[in-house]
Amino acid sequence: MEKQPRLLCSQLSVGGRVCDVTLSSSFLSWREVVDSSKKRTAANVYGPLKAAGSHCVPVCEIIAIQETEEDCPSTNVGKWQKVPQNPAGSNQHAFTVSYVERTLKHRWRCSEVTLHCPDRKLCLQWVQAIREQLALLTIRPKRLLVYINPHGGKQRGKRIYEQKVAPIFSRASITTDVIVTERANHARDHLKTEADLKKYDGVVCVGGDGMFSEIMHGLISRTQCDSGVDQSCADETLIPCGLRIGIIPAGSTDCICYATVGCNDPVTSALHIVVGDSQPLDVCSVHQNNAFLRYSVSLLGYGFYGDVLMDSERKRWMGPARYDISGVKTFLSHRYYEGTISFLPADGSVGTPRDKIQCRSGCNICQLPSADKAVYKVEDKNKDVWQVIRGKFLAINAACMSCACPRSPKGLSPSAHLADGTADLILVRKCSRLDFLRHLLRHTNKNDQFDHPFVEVYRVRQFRFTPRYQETDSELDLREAEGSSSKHFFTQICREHQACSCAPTHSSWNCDGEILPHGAIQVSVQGEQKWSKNIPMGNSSSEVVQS
Ligand SMILES: CCCCCCCCCCCCC/C=C/[C@@H](O)[C@H](COP(=O)(O)O)NC(C)=O
Ligand SMILES: Nc1ncnc2c1ncn2[C@@H]1O[C@H](COP(=O)(O)OP(=O)(O)O)[C@@H](O)[C@H]1O
Ligand SMILES: [Ca+2]
Repeated sequence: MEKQPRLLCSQLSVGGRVCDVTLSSSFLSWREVVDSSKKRTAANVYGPLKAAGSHCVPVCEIIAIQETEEDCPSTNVGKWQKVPQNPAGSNQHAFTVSYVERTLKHRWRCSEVTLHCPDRKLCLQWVQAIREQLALLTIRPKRLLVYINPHGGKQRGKRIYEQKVAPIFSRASITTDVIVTERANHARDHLKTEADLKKYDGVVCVGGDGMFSEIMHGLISRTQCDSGVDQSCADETLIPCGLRIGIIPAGSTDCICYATVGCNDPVTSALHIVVGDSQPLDVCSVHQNNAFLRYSVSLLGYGFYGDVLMDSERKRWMGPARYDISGVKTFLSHRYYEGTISFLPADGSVGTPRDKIQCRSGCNICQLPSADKAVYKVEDKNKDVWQVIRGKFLAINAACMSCACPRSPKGLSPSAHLADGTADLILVRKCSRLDFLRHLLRHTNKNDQFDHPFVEVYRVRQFRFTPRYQETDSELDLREAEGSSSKHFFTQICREHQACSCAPTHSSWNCDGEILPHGAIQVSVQGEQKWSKNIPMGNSSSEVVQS
């Protein structure tokens, strides 16, 4: 900070106290002028950024600056503002700076400071100097297209946007076009075919994971369509999307927001959007026999999470509590599913799901250049060897990111990375209800949920799943050749599964909170050379860097 050349330096009055105020290209700081007759404490001389009497705000976290009208009602609070006396006896000219204040648990708030100047000329000079610095921050969005799902979560999307987010956007001089959706897939279809995307710097999603998924699908389809790329072809390289997506959490789980920002707070997300933060994300493409099905950025879950979602959709009217009711019901039903999973392991350079390294914005592994990753890949002898696992599973989960959410603050896979080109594949084999409960409860405390003999976790680049009932004759022959006759096999299921009426049990996939009824799927994490680097989220955080 000391090394930054000073752009402006004056003695101004803040809250009735005279301060040395300094603007550099990186910081705005103010420090109370200490009377030399008073004893100097270590705190006010060498203190941290916000020692008593000393404040420092990074320019990139200034939301707005405006000249303050003195002796007239404040535009923000609608009350008459008290003008503090400054020693020069002149208190007519002031400006107010709104800036990000970091509070507990990754939350951000918008704070304000009013600085009083001895004359109007100096006041205008300060306003202009700060505005010039803000104008250099070209990553900040100026025009946003906002989609609100009025029925997400507790149905508060519209209110959350109007009361908490719109005032922040307006203070930051961001213009918006707002669309309140009228039906499912309204936002997706609008983005796909109608929206004039050239007009915007980003898209904002007010809703949950399902709504985010809708918007992401709309943007990707539109970009591929405009570029003549066939999305249905599994080997086709996708064209990067030029627009960022910001998320204002107003859904039931809000895992994509929570895992990228560290909390599900609309004001925090709005402020991240304003300052232009972005976070690249891995995106999985899901196909069935070369036909494109969907993309996923958070959870792909078959068995337990697929069944919870399927059951909860019928209870939408309950709001977020539907997941608790369906969770208990699904847990008690204790269904297991038989099938084959094959996967292509990721190379070791991207860590392991149990290495306890938490991915944060600016994470080293996610920033590894693709060229370096390639070197590791060449050295890794197992890189193209598919591994095959057959068995009976209560849950098969693939997490492209941690999937942290208020219900599970560390997430389904606490060490999964946001943008490393891999997903963590978690296999929970058939076990007793008590064991499964122990495993589930570990998602809510500090214990390792993978430290069970019936749980396996792999970091993968691709995987395939085929439920037992969809396996081809040749796959079944292979199974028989391995020693289990199919007759014996079915007898075994009947013995082990009390509710069984000999009909094979089917689940569906939970794909970022949307039901995917297909059982057999092929999944590939799109490498950053494709487009994960280019769908930044407007609300990820630099704060997340601090682990
Ligand atoms: C008996 C004790 C059980 C405690 C279990 C805690 C585990 C919680 C782990 C939750 C991981 C959720 C991953 C996120 C999924 C979202 O995409 C999806 C959809 O979210 P949305 O409703 O659109 O915000 N939500 C669910 C529950 O499937
Ligand atoms: N106006 C609307 N009416 C009904 N459904 C909608 C509307 N807008 C979006 N949806 C759909 O609602 C579903 C859930 O949305 P989401 O915002 O994720 O809420 P939640 O987190 O409660 O599931 C998504 O599948 C989305 O496509
Ligand atoms: Ca990942």
